[in-house]
Amino acid sequence: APTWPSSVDELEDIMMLNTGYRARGFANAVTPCSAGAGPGRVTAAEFIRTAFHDMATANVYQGTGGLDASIVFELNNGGGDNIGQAFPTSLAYFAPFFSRRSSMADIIAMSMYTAVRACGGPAIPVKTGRVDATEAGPPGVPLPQNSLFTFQNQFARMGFDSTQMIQVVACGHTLGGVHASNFPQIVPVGSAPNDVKQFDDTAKFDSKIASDYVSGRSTDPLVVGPSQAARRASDLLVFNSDGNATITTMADLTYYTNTCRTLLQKMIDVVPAGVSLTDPIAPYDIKPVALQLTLQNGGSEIQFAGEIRVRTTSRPASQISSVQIVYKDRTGGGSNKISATQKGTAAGFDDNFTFYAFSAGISSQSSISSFNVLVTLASGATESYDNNGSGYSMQDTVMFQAPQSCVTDSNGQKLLTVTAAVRLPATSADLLLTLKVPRDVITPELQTQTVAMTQKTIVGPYNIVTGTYLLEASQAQNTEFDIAAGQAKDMFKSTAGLGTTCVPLSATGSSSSSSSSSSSSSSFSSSSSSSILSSRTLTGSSLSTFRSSTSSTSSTTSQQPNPPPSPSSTPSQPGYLYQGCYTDSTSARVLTGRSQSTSTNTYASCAAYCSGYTYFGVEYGSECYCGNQFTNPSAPAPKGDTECNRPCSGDATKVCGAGNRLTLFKNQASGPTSVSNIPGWSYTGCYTDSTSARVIKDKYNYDNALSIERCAAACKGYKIFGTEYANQCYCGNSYANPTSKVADGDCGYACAGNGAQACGAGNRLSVYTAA
Ligand code: HEM
Repeated sequence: APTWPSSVDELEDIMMLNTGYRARGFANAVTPCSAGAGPGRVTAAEFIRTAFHDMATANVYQGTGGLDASIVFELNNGGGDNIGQAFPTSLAYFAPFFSRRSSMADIIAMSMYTAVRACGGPAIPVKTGRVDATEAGPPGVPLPQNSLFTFQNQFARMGFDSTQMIQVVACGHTLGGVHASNFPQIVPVGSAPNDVKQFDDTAKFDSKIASDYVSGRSTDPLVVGPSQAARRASDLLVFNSDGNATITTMADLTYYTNTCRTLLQKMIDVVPAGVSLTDPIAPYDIKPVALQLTLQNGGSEIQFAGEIRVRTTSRPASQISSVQIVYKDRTGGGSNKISATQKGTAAGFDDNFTFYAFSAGISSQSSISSFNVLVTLASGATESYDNNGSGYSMQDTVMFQAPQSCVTDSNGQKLLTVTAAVRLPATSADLLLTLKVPRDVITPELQTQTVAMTQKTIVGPYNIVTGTYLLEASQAQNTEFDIAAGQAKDMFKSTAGLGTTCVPLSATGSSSSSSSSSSSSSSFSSSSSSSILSSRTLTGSSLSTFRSSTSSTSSTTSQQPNPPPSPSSTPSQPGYLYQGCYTDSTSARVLTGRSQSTSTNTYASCAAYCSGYTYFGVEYGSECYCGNQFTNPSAPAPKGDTECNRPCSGDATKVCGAGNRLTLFKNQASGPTSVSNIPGWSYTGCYTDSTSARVIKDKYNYDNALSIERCAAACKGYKIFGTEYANQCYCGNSYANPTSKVADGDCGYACAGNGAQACGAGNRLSVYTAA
């Protein structure tokens, strides 16, 4: 079993946890194997074809291309290589699983395992480590009208010899079929049910495609039918290329299954030179899940909580009588025990798992450095798991404080506040954000931002530090972050579970202790820690005094001659949406419509001066800029609102940017309108959605020219439709999952094909109902 933690941890979960507790549900779309996104469609086939097309432009001589997710950039190349709904549908399904620990290319590779396995085929080993391309690759997918010579050259370029070419085509064409809408010369419109001709008559990963061919009973539209006269009978050309020798051997199910396991793995392992792949993912026998240390009870105690996932494939949970954590203190001594209780079970294609949860208070002085897991069986036998000898290591140098962290509304955006405890003598930490930034292809771009976390107070043996960052609404639920203090890191936190209020860290030891199982009372003086704490609690107003102070003791703060305006009140101006604190540059101004500098600068005076413009921004106290768009690049300031800290020259209680920092506003009237009047439909509102539980899901379209009209047309005959994330169109007859109505302003994305209309946002649907 692998040693924890490892780079494959996220992908291992996606691969292993199909159903049950903590299920990731990646296999849902291909369960059962015949499941499809519409009549005649087979999602498992679409996954496999997507993986093939992504790989098919590889050039192994030059070490370029391969499975690298370049296909996300190749969907609109004018009907060349990637014709059909299979590609955008599959990629949109994969996109929510994409993260910094799970590249889109690795997800596409994994989809091969998932699709084949869901259809009863072999378990294809999945290596990881693929790197996503940042642009389109060259064309070069085999097209049915190509000559045999071209096919052989194309497959040689991908690293497959002529025999392997025959085999891998037979492996691919066991599922799905040819769609009249994509290839009318092969399947004439109206000639097959749902306008799709299946390759064979079994919706299974089996050798029927080969055995039918060998016995002369093939119904494969790339072998028989109109494709022959249209010179597009490519399977015939390929299968017959060695006098049917290879395809004959493929008719045997066992041989077929083994050959396809090898060749489909070979296919997903074609990667550009320089990319090195890991060993295939193997399930952990014991995997720690969602471990968290949290300082509590006035600093005397650390809550240690999490779960242990036990593989129960060959040894069922019914045979396990207890699961215990045996941990060492921070000096490496001791063997304290914490009992875990069964929380839930999950299953994948090949393995079963049972989760055991625990939570205990431990002394913050003696703390923890590592643990082992002790499994006691009903028979009385015990199994000790020590993570291949190294123990499951824990660091208490920097700890994310979830209760003291939150996401709050900030005029259409979301203010993220992250609090951490750093063990003395450390006084600072960095908040390392991984932001999903939407772009005009299906997957967002991952961008990193570092925010310095400033010291606020001392609690027990820890300094409490806080950092803030202004997120786009679409990022409020899907932003990952780490907290780093020197070498120590508390990693892979997410904004997903954060509350909307930051709960102050309790000053005394009396509050909500969960289950304090151990911990003799700490020798640390609780009176001194609570007196420091009481003078600087985690409230918004005291937060502000730390925002711009370079040194962080309270005396330094109070000595500042001009306390900066309190950012606890977010800048606001009637009729405008506050955008945030944005970068500017004296050599390349962002807003170039008109500008002035006055000693009476306020939000109101600048708004009036910029009347008629989309944006106004105040900078350096006295400056006012107007513009209809960003003339030069600008982005939210790396450290968020804290960087805009100069008092306005006309109102010292408000902030007006800083040097090269704009306090930026957008005219509310200039955004996309929430309501579009479409004949036959009425606007119902802005509704929440979730990538893991889609609210409207009978039909889905990815449309880079989406407008409300286009989605209405695509959803003709359905009762409701919703647009999301600028370019997604969902049709349905009812809500498939729970949803709630939210403010129209939440659906603030302009439609990809009509900037004046609103098309949802991240996890937000602009919903219309048939009149
Ligand atoms: C000579 C090489 C190949 C040619 C010319 C070819 C051509 C085609 C064509 C024309 C279709 C119909 C697509 C549609 O109507 O949507 C198709 C479907 C498909 N191909 Fe291939 N293909 C080749 C090799 C492969 C390989 C190597 C694989 C995977 C290992 C593969 C997997 C699939 C799958 C799964 C489908 C069904 C898709 C669906 O039902 O939506 N193909 N292929």
